[in-house]
Amino acid sequence: MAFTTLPSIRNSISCPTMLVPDMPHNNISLRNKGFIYKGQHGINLRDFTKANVASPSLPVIAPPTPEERKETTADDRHHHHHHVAWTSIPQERWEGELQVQGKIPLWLKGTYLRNGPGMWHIEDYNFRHLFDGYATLVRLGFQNGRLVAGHRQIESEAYRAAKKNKKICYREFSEVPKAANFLAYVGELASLFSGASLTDNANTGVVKLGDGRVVCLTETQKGSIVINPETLETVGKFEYSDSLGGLIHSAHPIVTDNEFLTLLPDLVRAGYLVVRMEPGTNERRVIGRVNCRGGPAPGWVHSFPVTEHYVIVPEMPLRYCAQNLLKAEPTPLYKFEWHPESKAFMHAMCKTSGKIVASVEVPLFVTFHFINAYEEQDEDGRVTAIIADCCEHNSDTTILDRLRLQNLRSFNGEDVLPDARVGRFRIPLDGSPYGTLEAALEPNEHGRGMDMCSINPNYLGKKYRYAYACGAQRPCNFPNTLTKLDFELKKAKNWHEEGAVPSEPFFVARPGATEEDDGVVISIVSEKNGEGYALLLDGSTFEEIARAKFPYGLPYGLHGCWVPKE
Ligand SMILES: CC(=O)/C=C/C=C(C)/C=C/C1=C(C)CCCC1(C)C
Ligand SMILES: CC(/C=C/C=O)=C\C=C\C=O
Ligand SMILES: [Fe+2]
Repeated sequence: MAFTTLPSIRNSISCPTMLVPDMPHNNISLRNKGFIYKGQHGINLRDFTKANVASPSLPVIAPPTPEERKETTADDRHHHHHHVAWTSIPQERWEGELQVQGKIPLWLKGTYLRNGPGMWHIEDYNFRHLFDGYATLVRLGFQNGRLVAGHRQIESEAYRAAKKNKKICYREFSEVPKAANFLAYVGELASLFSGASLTDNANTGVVKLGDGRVVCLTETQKGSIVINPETLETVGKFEYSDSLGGLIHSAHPIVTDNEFLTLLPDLVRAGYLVVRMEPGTNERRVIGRVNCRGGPAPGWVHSFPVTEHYVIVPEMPLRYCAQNLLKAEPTPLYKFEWHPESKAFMHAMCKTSGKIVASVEVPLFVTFHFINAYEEQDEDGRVTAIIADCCEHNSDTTILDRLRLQNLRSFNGEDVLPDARVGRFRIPLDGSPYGTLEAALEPNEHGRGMDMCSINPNYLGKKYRYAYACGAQRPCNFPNTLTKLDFELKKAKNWHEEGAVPSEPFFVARPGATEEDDGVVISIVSEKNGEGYALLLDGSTFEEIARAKFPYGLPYGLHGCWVPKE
């Protein structure tokens, strides 16, 4: 075994309330070097960037016992057959060294972090939807060809309140606290409108800001939480110091060493604010505003793309719905509504002036994730159009319902994953009113499944050739392959293991590389037999170069980031 256990810590783990004491409610806002976050830990940026890296040979937390693994949820006690990908994490945290099969490149030095909803129950109550789960962070620390791994729950207010009260206390993606719980907890009805009832469960992504802070995110602005990438400890809330207001934002900001760009949907006057935050600050400044051209509310902007000079604002006919937000029971499309009559649009805004340079009607579309975008040039170097690629669900909203846990957990061999493709928009910049949307490659290349994408970050906003994503080996009910997309050859190369559910393939470029695909692809695989492993593929050949088994199977996770070791 590559890991051992420390019995004293193992004992405290079986009682999560002992491991994680309740935070006081009157958190003090800390201001350090212009950074603002709340928390009782008192860790400042300087402390946590210097935090000790766990010794590669010293695991600190024991893996779950077979009993804990079995008794994860109330539902598990009745059916023991859930795929581990859709089974709650059995304990609050773990850390240890993994034994590596194959060879981890010596240049790979740093930490891969993956966030996702890993706990889908409170006491005997099981959540409804994949996106409802409380956030679980996973860490893979690479150094000298060795791998120290771990996971830890994010200590959001929503998670702590649920544990303390043994009930859901905030509004999650599809779960709503029972009125009595909620009113007892938050106190007043007005909180429904002020956003106080919304979750801060930061379960979607994790980003490293240009100043080194690592922030976990979800769709609610209050669900922006600073964590320590070494210990996975929750440092505190990331407080936006501006007065832009609003309750929600894109779950996928564009983050580089120089900036943080995001979209703030305006549900009152249907539109979006395009905002920018400088590293070292907590203040977002408005670049410009896009008014919606269709529909009663802005389209859902889970993500959006940028080119070198433009921010692209998608206006999808799957729109937020304020009434659904307040409903106690989930509607077929949760907090959204499908408005085909409202049409679909793509807007392009100049990053520096905030001017809208194109606003075109496009075919109807459904997407969670944009892959990348770039400016198309003619022979004279003039920019003629913007190309924007996304994982497009054939304009069909069924995928949202397919991600209900009951559907994910009840795979019976039937091929029920709706078709998806790489949707490529062309947004002309010559003033013409229409843009186009077509498949960038034949969808059968990747089994007509397509989501959870990444690119070489050095190609962000630039003409690019490769993307990595999850495709499908059918029959399946969820994307189950890792696929390398080559947009030049219009080919895909697929990795698949029977019954395995791999998470988003995340590309890390080799320092000094000159080829776009020179690097590794990291994924974490949940296996059919309840086990799981970290997987490394070569970014160029897409062949396996290393894998390392976890002492327990991990639940599925969503998005990751890379924190290089200087
Ligand atoms: C995990 C993922 O991809 C998406 C998660 C989406 C969430 C958590 C959405 C949450 C929302 C609320 C809690 C209330 C406001 C509406 C909405 C943004 C859908
Ligand atoms: C898991 C997922 C979206 C996650 C959002 O962050 C989409 C899966 C789509 C399947 O095809
Ligand atoms: Fe996402």
